[in-house]
Amino acid sequence: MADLAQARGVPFFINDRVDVAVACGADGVHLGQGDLPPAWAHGLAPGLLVGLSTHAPAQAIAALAEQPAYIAAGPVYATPTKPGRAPAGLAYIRQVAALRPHVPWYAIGGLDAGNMHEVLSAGARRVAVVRAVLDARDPAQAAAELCAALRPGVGT
Ligand SMILES: Cc1ncc(COP(=O)(O)OP(=O)(O)O)c(N)n1
Ligand SMILES: Cc1ncsc1CCOP(=O)(O)O
Repeated sequence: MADLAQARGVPFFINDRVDVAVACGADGVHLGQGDLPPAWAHGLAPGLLVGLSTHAPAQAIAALAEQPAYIAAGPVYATPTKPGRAPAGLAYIRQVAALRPHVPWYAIGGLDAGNMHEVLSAGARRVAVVRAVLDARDPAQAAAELCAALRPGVGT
């Protein structure tokens, strides 16, 4: 996977595991609130990029102080991909947008081409999805539709 991503110029992140990220030559590691503290990841693997999950404004502010490559904000909507995790809602997306993060940030959770306009209106310019692509009958088509729905916000 790391080789495939590198050949296409796509940053490759491993979820949760700094050791696996280093071992496979990934560009970065994605850490949640209950994972290794980001400062430890920076200490253990200098140069490894770190992405951080956030679910509330205080977490976003703390994450942005940790030299992240990006932060993720969500879940915007309740999603079976994260059973039991309360949705943070569009209000949280507005709050993160108001912070004017100095790094890229992604809205995540329950997003698809059909609700993209809501999340863009709330201030997001990037999204991360699981089901909208993986559960689609035609994943390539679903990805294309997502890109088309995002395009009004791309580059702003
Ligand atoms: C952008 C992005 N967000 C979240 C994840 C994975 O998150 P997960 O480990 O399932 O949950 P958290 O512990 O981070 O809340 C990811 N890989 N990328
Ligand atoms: C990792 C993660 N964190 C919040 S939601 C989510 C998964 C994405 O959800 P969906 O499958 O609804 O796109």
